[in-house]
Amino acid sequence: MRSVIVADSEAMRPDARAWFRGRTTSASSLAAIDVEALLAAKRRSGTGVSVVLPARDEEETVGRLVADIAERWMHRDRLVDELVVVDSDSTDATAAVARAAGADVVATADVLPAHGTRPGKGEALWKSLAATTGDVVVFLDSDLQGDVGHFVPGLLGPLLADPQVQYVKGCYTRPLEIDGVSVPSGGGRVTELTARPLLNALWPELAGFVQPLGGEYAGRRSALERVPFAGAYGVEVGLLVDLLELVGLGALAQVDLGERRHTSQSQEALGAMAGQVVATVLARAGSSLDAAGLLTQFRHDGTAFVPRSTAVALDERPPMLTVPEYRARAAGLAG
Ligand SMILES: O=c1ccn([C@@H]2O[C@H](COP(=O)(O)OP(=O)(O)O)[C@@H](O)[C@H]2O)c(=O)[nH]1
Ligand SMILES: O=C(O)[C@@H](COP(=O)(O)O)O[C@H]1O[C@H](CO)[C@@H](O)[C@H](O)[C@H]1O
Repeated sequence: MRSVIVADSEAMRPDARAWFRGRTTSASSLAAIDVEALLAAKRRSGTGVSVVLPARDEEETVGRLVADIAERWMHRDRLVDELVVVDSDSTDATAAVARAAGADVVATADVLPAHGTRPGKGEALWKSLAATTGDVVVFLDSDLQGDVGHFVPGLLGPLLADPQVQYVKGCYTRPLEIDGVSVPSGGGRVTELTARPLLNALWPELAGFVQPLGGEYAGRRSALERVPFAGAYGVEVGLLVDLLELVGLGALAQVDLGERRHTSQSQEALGAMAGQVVATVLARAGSSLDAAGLLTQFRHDGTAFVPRSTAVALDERPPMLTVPEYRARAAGLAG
């Protein structure tokens, strides 16, 4: 079927178009950010800010990110109160590198040990709520490359400026580097080939999100603790759909952070990621399909195709506020 390009004036449903125009701001460099105003808003509101980096085998990149955030936003300007790297079953020196660079480091398995531990990014992010105290939590991937010093203030801007805003996603252009060759676009493969078509079909009010799967976002703890966290790579799409339902489109926002480069995975790995995104979406769309299954992919060994299956079962954690140890800790912190 030939695709028909719809003129900009008619693009998106009216609610998505209004949201895109009203809730998209820009912070594509430090020069575009009024840091003093952010610091004043933080002081005025008494907002505590935690930054969380989920990290699995990121020893090459996590140290620079942590050192930059610590120096700029904890020591020079006190925009961040807490910087935590969640070591997600790393097999390299991620934890040591992050600690030496100035982060508090917790192992996923050591947080809420009575609830066990599961593999995946979603688990690391869910447990980060029990390992941090900020009123606002900022999430950044640990494999970011290039100058991302403006990401933290950029994500905080909408939250510190408007109490109605509950959750902010970064958006950016996404160059893609494969085997050392970088092209200016093409990143966000699961977003473009899986998440965006599904979200547009099932939740068209979310069509204005440029990077629905992006790994850089910030939210108020009071919202984040009330939604489940899908396991593994379903976490971003699950949070977006669940927060839409909890707080409504008007409480969501996005900020243009310019360009985002990161360590890219193989197509096969992203196929498994897409399987986890699909399983999460189907579950939230109320599908009775058996989405909780296996994804079988194929390699060719020179003679024949060899099947290889990975679990894409929907494995999620409940809203953190339902966890007794978390509530007791929050009560203790509230004094
Ligand atoms: O089991 C996992 C898988 C990933 N990650 C982290 O989640 C972020 C995004 O993961 P990845 O880079 O693998 O995804 P991509 O950005 O390639 O889509 C990175 O900081 C990873 O270290 C994690 O903490 N636990
Ligand atoms: O946006 C995407 O399509 C994927 C893959 O990006 P690339 O094709 O490797 O640039 O990356 C994101 O998706 C993951 C699942 O939601 C997130 O966990 C990652 O942080 C994010 O980079």
